[in-house]
Amino acid sequence: MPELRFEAAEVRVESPDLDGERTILGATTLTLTEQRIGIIGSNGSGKSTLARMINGLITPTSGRVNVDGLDVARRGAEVRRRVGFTFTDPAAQLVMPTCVEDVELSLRRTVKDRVRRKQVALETLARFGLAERAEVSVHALSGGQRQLLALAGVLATEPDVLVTDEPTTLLDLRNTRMVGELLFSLPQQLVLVTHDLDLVRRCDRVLVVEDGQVCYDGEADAAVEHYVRTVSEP
Ligand SMILES: Nc1ncnc2c1ncn2[C@@H]1O[C@H](COP(=O)(O)OP(=O)(O)OP(=O)(O)O)[C@@H](O)[C@H]1O
Repeated sequence: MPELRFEAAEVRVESPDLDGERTILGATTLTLTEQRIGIIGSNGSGKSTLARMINGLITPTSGRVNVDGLDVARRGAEVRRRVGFTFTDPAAQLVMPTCVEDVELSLRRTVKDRVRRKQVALETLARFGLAERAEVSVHALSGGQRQLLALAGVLATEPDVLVTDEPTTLLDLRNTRMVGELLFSLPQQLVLVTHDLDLVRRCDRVLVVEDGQVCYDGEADAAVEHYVRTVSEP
C-alpha cells in the first residue's frame, strides 16, 4: 500500500476578498497507510483542502506532503501519475467533446494504440453504465452521469491511489450503490471525502475535519458518532 505522509505545518491562503491571510487548514501531521480512508466534516471545514494536498493541487504554505517518499511540491507530475483525483464538480475535469474521447484522453499514456485505446475506453464506459452515451457530448449528460464519467476517466488511468471528493453527491440511489460497491472493491488505496455517512462507515480509518483541524482520527463508527455529536452540540 502506498504511504501518504502529511507533514503540513499549515495551509494558508491569501485572496483579494480576504482581509490579509487566513488559515484554512491548521498544522496537520498524518501518515495514511490504510487502504480506505474517509474524510468527513462540515461544509467549509477544510476536507477538500486536505484531499487536494495529496496530489499537489494545493501546496501547504509551510511543511511538506510526501506520497511514497515523493515530495508533492517538487515532483508533482510524478505524484499525479500515481494519485488519481476526482473533483466534486465533474465539469472541472471533463475536457473533451464526447464521453468516449474524454476517457480516451485519460488513456493516452497507458494505451498507445488508438484502436485498442478506444476499445478500452468503451469497456470502461460500459462498467459505469455509460455505454450508450459514448458518442454523446459531455454537456448533454446529467449531473450524475458526468460524475460517473469523471470517475471512469480517472480510474481508466489505473492510479495507485484514488482521491475522490464527494463522488456520490449527484447520484441517485442506484448509482450511489453502484459507485459505493466499485470504490470499495478497488485494489487501489482510496481517500474518500464525503457527506455520505453510510458510505464512510465502510472505511478502515476516518478523519473528521472541523474548523481547519483534524479533530478526530480513528475507527469509522466512532468517527461518525464524533461528527454527529459535534454538529448536535448547541
Ligand atoms: N483559494 C481560496 N481562497 C479563499 N478561501 C478559500 C480558498 N480555498 C478554500 N477556501 C476556504 O477554506 C475553507 C475550507 O474549504 P474546503 O473546500 O477545504 O472545505 P470543505 O470541507 O471541502 O467544504 P465542503 O463540504 O463545503 O465541500 C472554506 O471556508 C473555503 O471558503
